[in-house]
Amino acid sequence: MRPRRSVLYMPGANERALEKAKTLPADALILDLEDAVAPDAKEAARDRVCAAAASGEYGSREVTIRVNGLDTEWHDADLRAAAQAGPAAVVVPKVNSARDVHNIERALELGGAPEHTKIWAMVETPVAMLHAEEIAAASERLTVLVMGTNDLAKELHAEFVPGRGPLLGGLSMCLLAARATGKVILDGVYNDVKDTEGFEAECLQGRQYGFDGKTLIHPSQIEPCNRVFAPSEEEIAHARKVIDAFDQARREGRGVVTVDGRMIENLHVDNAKRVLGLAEAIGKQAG
Ligand SMILES: CC(C)(COP(=O)(O)OP(=O)(O)OC[C@H]1O[C@@H](n2cnc3c(N)ncnc32)[C@H](O)[C@@H]1OP(=O)(O)O)[C@@H](O)C(=O)NCCC(=O)NCCSC(=O)C[C@H](O)C(=O)O
Ligand SMILES: [Mg+2]
Repeated sequence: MRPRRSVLYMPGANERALEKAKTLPADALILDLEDAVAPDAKEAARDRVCAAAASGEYGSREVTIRVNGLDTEWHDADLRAAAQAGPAAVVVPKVNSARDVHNIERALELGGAPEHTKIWAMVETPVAMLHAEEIAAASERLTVLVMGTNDLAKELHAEFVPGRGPLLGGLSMCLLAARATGKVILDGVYNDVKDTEGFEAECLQGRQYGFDGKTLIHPSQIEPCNRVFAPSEEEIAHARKVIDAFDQARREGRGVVTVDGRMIENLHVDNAKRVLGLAEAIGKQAG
């Protein structure tokens, strides 16, 4: 189990941000060649980002590269360069179908990408919401779905409102697809970097829905995000209690028990083990 609580985007053309990321406590980084890079800076950013991804200077942080979209003039060259750099993953925006995934997979293979370079597919259009399951299931190389909530809101003509009501249908469809196919899923970004209260509320909502983590745009968002998406001390203690109580019940020949007044069956034990597994992985990563 690999923690992916906080996944920070940074503009590929921004040397300072690429340098700063080496010290930030994000679980993963997305070195961006798409929206955060102006057209005339795309090629220089590609070289810089690929060199950074290949440098091995980011410690335990998972380093990924977001290439430009499939229908852009930069996509093919981005994928070829990323395949050679061998990041943890290539993040591909606006993936709309299983065929898109197969094309990305083929291009990575032709480009000589190492096996450890996975595909993270961004789902951020109405058609992607409707095809979420076929996208998620299209390839074993595809390991993560990433919500693109800015593009989704734009395409839906939706407004950003507290609680994200207009987006929840799409978020839920992608969550169903990710869980049905055993993939990781990351929530979209929160644009107002000064609104810490709104940001934490959205992290919590994402966690309650079942997201594994959240994509971020600013270093100040990392710490609260890591906290919200990690099991708390109380959750860890409760998980241990559930496992112990159930073990005891089994020894006594029972398949159900109560802990703090609530029914516990083996499915709750599975969940408790997942919580402890995540806590342990976070502990190991912190060193
Ligand atoms: C949002 C920003 C433009 C704000 O920039 P700025 O005002 O310069 O920030 P600060 O002055 O507060 O920065 C303080 C220091 O932190 C470094 N920094 C800032 N952001 C990052 C970052 N993302 N990664 C690493 N380091 C960062 C600054 O360099 C300062 O460092 P120092 O000088 O040493 O103190 C900016 O934060 C930004 O550009 N963020 C990322 C934007 C981005 O990547 N956008 C594209 C991805 S989001 C997206 O596309 C979503 C999706 O597709 C969708 O559809 O939803
Ligand atoms: Mg987008």
